[in-house]
Amino acid sequence: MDIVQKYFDDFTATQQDQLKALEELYRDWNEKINVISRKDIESLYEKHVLHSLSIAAVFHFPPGTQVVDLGAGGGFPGVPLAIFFPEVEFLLVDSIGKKLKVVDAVSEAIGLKNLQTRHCRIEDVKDKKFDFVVSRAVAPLKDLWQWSRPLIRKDPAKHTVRLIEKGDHAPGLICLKGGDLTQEIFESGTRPHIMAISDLFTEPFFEEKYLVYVPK
Ligand SMILES: C[S@@+](CC[C@H](N)C(=O)[O-])C[C@H]1O[C@@H](n2cnc3c(N)ncnc32)[C@H](O)[C@@H]1O
Repeated sequence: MDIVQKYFDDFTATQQDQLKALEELYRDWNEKINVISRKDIESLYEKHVLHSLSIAAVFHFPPGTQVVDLGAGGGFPGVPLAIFFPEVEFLLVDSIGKKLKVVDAVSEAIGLKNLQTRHCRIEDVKDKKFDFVVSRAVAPLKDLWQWSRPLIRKDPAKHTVRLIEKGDHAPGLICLKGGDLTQEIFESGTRPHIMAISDLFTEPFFEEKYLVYVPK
């Protein structure tokens, strides 16, 4: 938890309690349904929570923004982001229902009101549009972009426009990726903005980890 507060120091008491509760909740749930590798549970706050929050270090989501987490698994990056942005709506989608059971249990235990889950493939989400798609460790950029594109609003929703400040980002796909992305980006046919997470956080884990942002 200290590692999160090293970089983000203005959490409310509620947010601090929610973040603190994650360790025990994920430790318990992970025994029943494996959503995090057993060795990673020891570094939950670095490898999962802080990694997820790298999105919050760069992107400001105004209240009312709608975000879908594509392939959320056990809730990353969606759960830490839903804690960080209590006035933003999150839908966490995954094709494996039991992983979302963990998300629902964690979300309920910490009292998140701004998070919903949906058990389906992302290609089957047809009834909603979003300002942002977020995703970690799901598929090559080509697929992520093909799936995300029809889900992203062309322009920010009317209710968020008036809240968007100068310098905020246009709707798009934000994914967390690692390693050499040259080939993957080439094959995706997109021209993303790439941000090195090691410029934000100094821990060795974040070397060669990137935020990849494809505006619509
Ligand atoms: C390696 S896990 C990553 C989970 C989580 N994002 C994380 O970083 O901890 C990839 C997840 O993506 C889900 N997934 C893959 N393709 C999907 C699709 N087309 N629609 C919905 N979920 C998908 C899988 O079911 C799996 O839970």
